[in-house]
Amino acid sequence: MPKNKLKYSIKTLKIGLMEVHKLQSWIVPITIFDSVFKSIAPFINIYMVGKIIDRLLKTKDINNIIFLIGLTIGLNFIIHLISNGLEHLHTILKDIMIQNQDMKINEKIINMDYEHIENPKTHTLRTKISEAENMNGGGIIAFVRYLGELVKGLATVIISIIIGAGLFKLDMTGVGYLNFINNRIFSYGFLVLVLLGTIFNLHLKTISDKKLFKHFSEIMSANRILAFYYERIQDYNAGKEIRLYNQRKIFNEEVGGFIQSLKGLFKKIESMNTKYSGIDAFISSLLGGMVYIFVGLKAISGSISAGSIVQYTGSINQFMAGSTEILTSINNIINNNQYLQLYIDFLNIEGEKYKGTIPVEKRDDNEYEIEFRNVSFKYPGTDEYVLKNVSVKLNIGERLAIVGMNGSGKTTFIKLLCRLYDPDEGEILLNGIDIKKYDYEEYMGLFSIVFQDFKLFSFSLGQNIAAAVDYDEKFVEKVIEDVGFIDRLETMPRGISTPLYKDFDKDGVEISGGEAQKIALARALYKDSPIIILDEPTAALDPIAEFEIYSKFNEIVGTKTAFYISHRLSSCRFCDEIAVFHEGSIIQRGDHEDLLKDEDGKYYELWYSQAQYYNEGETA
Ligand SMILES: Nc1ncnc2c1ncn2[C@@H]1O[C@H](COP(=O)(O)OP(=O)(O)OP(=O)(O)O)[C@@H](O)[C@H]1O
Repeated sequence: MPKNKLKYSIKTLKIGLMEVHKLQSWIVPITIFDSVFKSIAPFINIYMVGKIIDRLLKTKDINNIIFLIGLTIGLNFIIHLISNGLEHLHTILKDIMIQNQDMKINEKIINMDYEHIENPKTHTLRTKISEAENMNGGGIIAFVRYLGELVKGLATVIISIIIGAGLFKLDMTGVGYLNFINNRIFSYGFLVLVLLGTIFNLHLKTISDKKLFKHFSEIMSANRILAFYYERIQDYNAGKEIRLYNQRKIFNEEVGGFIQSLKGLFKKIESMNTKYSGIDAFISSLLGGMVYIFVGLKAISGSISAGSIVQYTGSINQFMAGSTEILTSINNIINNNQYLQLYIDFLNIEGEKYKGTIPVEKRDDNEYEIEFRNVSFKYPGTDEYVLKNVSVKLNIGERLAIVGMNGSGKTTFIKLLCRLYDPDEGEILLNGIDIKKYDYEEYMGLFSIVFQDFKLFSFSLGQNIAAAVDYDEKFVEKVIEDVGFIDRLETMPRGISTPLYKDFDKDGVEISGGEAQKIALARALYKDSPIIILDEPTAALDPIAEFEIYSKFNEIVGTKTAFYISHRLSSCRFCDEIAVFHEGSIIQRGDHEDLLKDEDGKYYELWYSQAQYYNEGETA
């Protein structure tokens, strides 16, 4: 939090209010109405019961008394009816607001530059927003709730002052020996005492709220870690590792440790609550008692009626309750600001990527030439260059194989080519023009990519391949055939309409890793873009499936320009050129035969270290 807390709080509140208004423009006015009506309800009884008692004592006019009772019931009924209606409306608006907020967050994620998606800071921010909402009741929804409580507290205090003010009128007409009760100094002294008592209690509440908030923040951190462990334990994908590596013990110890620390925190909160609520109860009872004595003496002195005892004691009690509510809600609003800030920070994540305007030339001949010119890159928030001065040119229709050891920068090279990241130095050119200058969507449309960590979704097979709800069934079937998935398709209950996975449909099919890879490959072929990029596209395929894909590779790739990353060097032989990456640089280039001639080269080393398992060294 910045130094100037007040300025910061007011600024956050303003942004919070504007954001609430954008999400649901009616929620604030309805919250205010709802809170005001809720605060009126208790005063009807306080006021009317006093009047009924007075009437009962003064007159025997039964009709008049019945009228007052009827009026009280009627007013209660109307207020409750309006209040219930407002509350119902408020709940509906709140639900709409929650949905709108979810939509807004999802839209933000979908439109965010990819580098933010991969950035751990973005994940932490998103997780914290969810945790604030789910575990700590904080965030934008809580902001509306606290706002309502503040309005209710304010309305309660104002009404109680209006109804209770008469108690401090100096009426000297009463019994002589009790005249001191109407003495100006005594009367105002009593008022000051009540106010001081209330302020003291509020002060205590602020201290306890602050301490509570600190403990809740600690609980929240511990809960985050616990939630992570629980998620892992319940994740069936992790089940194998937990059993095979006997990780039960480490989980139990870690989880046990956190549960123990949580128990300690809950104990602290409990004893703190007991202490502060004890003091609060003592002071409140003392003040309450004094109020009853003061009001009672006023009644005995004759300066107020017996019925007014209910009116005045009730309004003073409401005044104290209202003030507490004001202070609690202000504390909550201030504490909630940090959660509100998370949401604001998330929405403020900028799309920094420059998105050009030049249209990408549509070419039937697929004549797209790609060049990396002295490109260097490091991931945001890191100091190490992952790519160093990379220069490579890929002519139209050529196939470039990219090989190299783990972590040498191969996938990063592809991410830059697809503008998931922009280079820190150098430039990438498409047909001689910096790729940043092209219209982003059009440029992305040039690529069909299968990443190593591709994802399929719980849609139908056809929708997964077409990445669309409606698709060309014939073409889907063709690409399924191309990738060798046709036999498996025939076993699927609803053909290409069969859902993948069982998340939403019991007819959904589970697929193996290799089958998933074939589907991902089919998706890239369906997109039919002029440039195809395959990052380890056959890693999960059995040798026969892999052989089938390679034997068809020329047919599949056709005239497209292709980038091909693989650790299986034998599968790179069909490429026109092979680029060997090492520690972020291209250290060798050439075709397979040329590269093998350099016996001191990395390619030679990689090739022979792999080949010996196949042919005991008789390779090439
Ligand atoms: N999002 C990221 N943030 C920070 N560093 C990253 C990120 N992604 C990759 N790296 C680092 O960049 C380096 C190159 O990674 P890259 O994925 O490009 O290697 P690779 O050659 O494709 O490896 P592999 O053969 O294992 O797939 C690695 O050291 C990796 O740890």
